[in-house]
Formats: sequence, structure tokens, C-alpha cells
Amino acid sequence: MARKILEVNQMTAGFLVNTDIVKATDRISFDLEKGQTLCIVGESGSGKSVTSLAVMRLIDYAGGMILEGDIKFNGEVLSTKSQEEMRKIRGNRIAMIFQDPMSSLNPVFMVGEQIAESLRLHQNKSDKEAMKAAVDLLRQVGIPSPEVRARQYPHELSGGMCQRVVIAIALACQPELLIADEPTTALDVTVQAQILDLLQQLKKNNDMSIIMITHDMGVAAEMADRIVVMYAGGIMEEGSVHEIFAKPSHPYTVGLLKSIPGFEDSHGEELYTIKGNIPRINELPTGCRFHPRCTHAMDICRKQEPGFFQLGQDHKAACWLYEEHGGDSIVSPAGAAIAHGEVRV
Ligand SMILES: Nc1ncnc2c1ncn2[C@@H]1O[C@H](COP(=O)(O)OP(=O)(O)OP(=O)(O)O)[C@@H](O)[C@H]1O
Repeated sequence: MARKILEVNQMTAGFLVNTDIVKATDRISFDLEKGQTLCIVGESGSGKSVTSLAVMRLIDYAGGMILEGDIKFNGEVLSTKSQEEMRKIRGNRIAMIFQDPMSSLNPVFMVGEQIAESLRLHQNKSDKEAMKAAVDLLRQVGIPSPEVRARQYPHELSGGMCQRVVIAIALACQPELLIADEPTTALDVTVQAQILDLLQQLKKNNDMSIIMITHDMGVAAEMADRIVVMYAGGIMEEGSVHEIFAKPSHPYTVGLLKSIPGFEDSHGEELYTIKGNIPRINELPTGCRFHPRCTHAMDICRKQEPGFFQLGQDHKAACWLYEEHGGDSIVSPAGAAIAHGEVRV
């Protein structure tokens, strides 16, 4: 059986706003197997970034906290570690890259120096060794003339090259897990494709696992082994990339797919949009959190939160439309049994 590198179990994360706790994820559970790429998709505000910040425990620095549940990395519980312990894990075993490469790089240091700094810090390399390794890493991420580029400042490089540098910094310590939060959103379409190819190639060569956060189903189609669809802090559907694209089942997932230009029957028609807006988690409607925007909403959807209905061996959706798909494996999106079912935690 494939080894689980990451297990997120019933995790609720939130922020203290004035005197109120505002939740951003609501008892979410998912796993990542070693060597796989899991894409977390959903509209803006669905809790994707907060999920990744919680895994890294960077949420503590953004004024947030993990309120319940736990996160395990290679079986080790991260959610209760001190920041001192987390610092050793971040950068060494788990690395993260963000949307805007310019905000991740320091404008006053040469890019080679910034990669070398990471190597000195985490791998105790000497200045000379670190600089040599930095040039090698620039070569590995496809930067031409890496010896020359290493001595340039971020503003002398294009956006795509800067993102390659950020990836090189992330790779410097050969992380087992890379979390990429919208890593191509700020880049031109052609550069986007190159960066995605690079990530695929690095994943294969370095035996890395990846969590990729994206609002772009096209990116997910290209990158994912598995897909988690999030809406308003909860997981709506989860499955292999094949199942999600061949048999999208939650009306929210279907809506996201129909919103892709050129997908299915959208040719020549006005681009589909899911009507309405995503609610704040503190103001969720009763029943299914998606029901006010759902074109299939039934009475029960307005009254009771659906559990997960198993649609295939490895495919589930939190939607009452699938009630007939086996009451025995019904679990709530949070993982707690809501019927006579097994609880998957
Ligand atoms: N520092 C913060 N303080 C208070 N609320 C926050 C903070 N950061 C995020 N949130 C809230 O958490 C919820 C989830 O945000 P998150 O950024 O995870 O969404 P997302 O799906 O990643 O969206 P996007 O694609 O726009 O980044 C949102 O309602 C957001 O307003």
C-alpha cells in the first residue's frame, strides 16, 4: 500500500477577528500519498490557502490558528509542534512556493546568493559549496547561463525566471513535500505551461509529493493525481483526476468545470458562471453549504448537511443527489458518521 506522507484529519482553522473566531476551514480531512500530486481547487475564499498555511503552521504568523483536528506528516503530528520544531521541518522537509515570485525574493540580494543562503542555513554548506550548489540548482530549474544569472538581482529576471528561482530555493533542501499555492497565476500563459512542466519533471526526478492550490481546473487537469474540491471551507468532492473530470458529481464541481472556456458544451456560448457568491463560513446556510447556488437543490439540501457518499472506490461527494449510492458508507464531510456508516477518519 502506498505510504501516506500527509494526513489532514478533521481540521478546522480560523482567525481571531476582533473578538470573534472566524473559521476558514471546517473539519476537512484528506490524505496525500508519497510521490503524488494533490490539487486543491475551488473559488476564491473557499479556504485553499488557509489549508496550506495550516499544514505549514504559517497560519500562526497570519493571525490564525488550528482550532481542531490534526495534521500528520509521515505519521508525525505537526499541529501541536512548537514553531521552533516547525522551523526545522519548513524548508528542510516541506517547502512552499507562492503566487507572486517577486514577493518571495529579496530585491537587494543576488538570486544565487538567496539560494545559497538557504543551503547554508539548512545544510551547513560552506559559502563556496553553497554557491556552487546554487548554480547547479538554477541549471536544474532550466535557467540558461546559470553562472551569469546567479549574480543577477530579481529585477533583472523575468517573472517566469523569478518563479524558477523560487522553485530552486524550495528545492535546495530536497523537500519531501512541496506546497505550491497558485504558482503560475501571476505568469503569462506560455510561461505557466513551462513552470507546470518543470514541477512535473522535478516531482519525478526528486520523488517529491506536491500539494497544488489552484482555482484553475485546467491546471488541476494537467498536474493532479487526485483532486479535492473545496467550497466555503468544506470539501465537496474528492477523487482521482480521472474520476473528477470523467464523472464530476457534485453540482459545484460540475459548475467549476463548465466555467472552463471550451469545456463540454460551452462552445460559442456565453461562458458559464455559478450564480451567487460564496458565503462566509460563519454565515453558512443550514443544510448543504452550496444549496443557495445549486440548480439541483432539493428540500433536504436546505435542512440537513449531506455526508460523503461513496461513488467509486476512491471517489466521494458530499451531495444528497447520491443518497442511493450506499447508505453504509455515508460519512459527513467532516468525517463523522451521519448514518449507519463506517467512519473514515
Ligand atoms: N488573515 C486573515 N484574517 C481573517 N480572515 C482570513 C485571513 N486569511 C484568510 N481569511 C479568510 O479565510 C477564508 C478562506 O481564505 P483563503 O485565502 O484560504 O481562500 P482561497 O480559497 O485560498 O482563496 P484565494 O484563491 O482568493 O486565495 C476567506 O473567507 C478569507 O477571508
